[in-house]
Amino acid sequence: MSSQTDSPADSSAIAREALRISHVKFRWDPTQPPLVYPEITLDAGEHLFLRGPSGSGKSTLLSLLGGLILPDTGTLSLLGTDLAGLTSGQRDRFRADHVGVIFQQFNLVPYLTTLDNVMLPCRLSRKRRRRALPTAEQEAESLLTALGIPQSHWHRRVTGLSVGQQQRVAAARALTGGPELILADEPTSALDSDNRDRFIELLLGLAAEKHSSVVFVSHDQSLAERFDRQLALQVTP
Ligand SMILES: Nc1ncnc2c1ncn2[C@@H]1O[C@H](COP(=O)(O)OP(=O)(O)OP(=O)(O)O)[C@@H](O)[C@H]1O
Repeated sequence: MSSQTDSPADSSAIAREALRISHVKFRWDPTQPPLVYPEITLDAGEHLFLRGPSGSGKSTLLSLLGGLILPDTGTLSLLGTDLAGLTSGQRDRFRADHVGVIFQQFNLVPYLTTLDNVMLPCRLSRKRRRRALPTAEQEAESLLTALGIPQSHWHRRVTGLSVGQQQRVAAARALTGGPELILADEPTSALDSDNRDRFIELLLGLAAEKHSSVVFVSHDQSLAERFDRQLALQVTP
């Protein structure tokens, strides 16, 4: 992360459209056919369930939406900002300011405490720090409480937590500072059905409180009805 200057989307803080994808194609390997994506739009605060067979490009789409990679053709805008128009440093800043991520492996920082992991986005982004209420630390504590992480774990290294607890810490980290968009890639794959249902309910409830849009990738079709919309990707022939 480079500087603490505000990202180019500041003027669109009241953007009603969370994301728009149009004619996007992306190729990891020039000898293979490209992944071809349908037109996708998501309104601010909408929750989208994304499914599709293995290899249909779901994780790649989340990398595109996070600005980690750029489309070969087509346009992809978040909060009204075309990511291809930003430098790589600006894209990093944009992601830190506006996007929360929950991955299958959680990507928590192993040598930090639970609380420090949750506060990390607010340390990296002034914008998210400002939106964390009343303070970054107090918001992190309320999120951990809401997600059922016992206070006795807050000041211990996050690696001492169970898999289900680490997953909820990753969700708290994604939600802190109210990012406009939350990207979740198969975050429930390690959970039994009771914990999975509880986790989804908490995640979507807290995202709704913060008016965050959600793109949630899962193979588990039974979860789809909890979302405003669902979209199935196809494997490119
Ligand atoms: N980092 C990468 N380098 C090269 N090819 C990749 C990379 N990531 C994905 N691919 C290829 O892109 C295609 C789409 O992969 P992707 O992981 O996006 O699909 P997916 O729908 O998320 O699959 P799954 O459900 O199995 O996780 C696959 O053919 C995959 O091999």
